[in-house]
Amino acid sequence: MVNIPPGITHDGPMVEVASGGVEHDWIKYEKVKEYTNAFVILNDQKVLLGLKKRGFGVGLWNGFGGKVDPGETPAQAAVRELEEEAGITAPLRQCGTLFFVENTMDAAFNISVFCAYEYSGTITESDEMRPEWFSIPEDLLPRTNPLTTVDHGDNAAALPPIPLSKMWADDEFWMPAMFGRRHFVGRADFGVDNKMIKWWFGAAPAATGDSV
Ligand SMILES: Nc1[nH]c(=O)nc2c1ncn2[C@H]1C[C@H](O)[C@@H](COP(=O)(O)OP(=O)(O)OP(=O)(O)O)O1
Repeated sequence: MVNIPPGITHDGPMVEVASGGVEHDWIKYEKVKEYTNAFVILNDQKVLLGLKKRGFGVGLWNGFGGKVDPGETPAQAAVRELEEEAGITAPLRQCGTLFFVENTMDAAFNISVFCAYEYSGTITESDEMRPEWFSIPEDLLPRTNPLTTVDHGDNAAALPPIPLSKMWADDEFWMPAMFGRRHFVGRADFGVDNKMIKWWFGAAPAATGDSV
C-alpha cells in the first residue's frame, strides 16, 4: 500500500518513484489555487522549456503555464497559457498532477500538468518566457520504452541537456515518469529559499520491458 500524502488524488494503480524529507510533517494549507504547466515533447528526444523572465520562479526553466482563470477548465487554461507564453498551439492532454505547498503562503498550488507530442505555429518569445529546446538526457528517459521513436533528421543530441540545476528542485523526480509517458502525481513542500523539505512522487506502474 502506497502512503500518498494529503492533497493528492489519483485514479488507477500508482507506485512510489521518489520520496524524502521524512523528518518533517506535511505543511498545513488553507486554500488551494489551480495552475497549469505544459510541455511539448518531440520524438521523446527533446522538450520545449521556457526561461521565466518575471514573477514567481523568475530565472528558472519550466514548462509553460499559469493560473486557471475563473470559468476556465485547466485544459482550456493550459492551451491559453501555451499560446500566450510560447506563441504555439498543441493538442495537450493531462499527463500528471503536482501539489506544492510553501511555508510562507496560505494557499497550496495544484498544478495540472499537460503534455503534447506535436505543435503548430511559430515558437515566439513572450514578456514572461524565453522558449528554447533541450535534449532529454538518457537517465531521464527510459530508452527501452516501446514508445520511444527514432529521431529522423532532427538532431536533438546537439541541443543542451535539460538544465536541471536551473529548474525547480522537484522536477528531476517526476520528469522521468513524464518522459516515460507514465501518468504521475506528487507533492513537494518548500521552506525558505525555495528549498524542498518534504516530497513524495508516484507514477503509474511502468509497462513491461521499461527500465524503470
Ligand atoms: N515547484 C514547482 N515546480 C514546477 O515544476 N513548476 C512549478 C512549481 N511551482 C510553480 N510551478 C509552475 C506552475 C505554473 O506553470 C508556474 C507559475 O505560474 P505563473 O507564475 O506564470 O503564474 P501567474 O500567477 O503569473 O499566472 P499568470 O499571470 O496567469 O501566468 O510555475
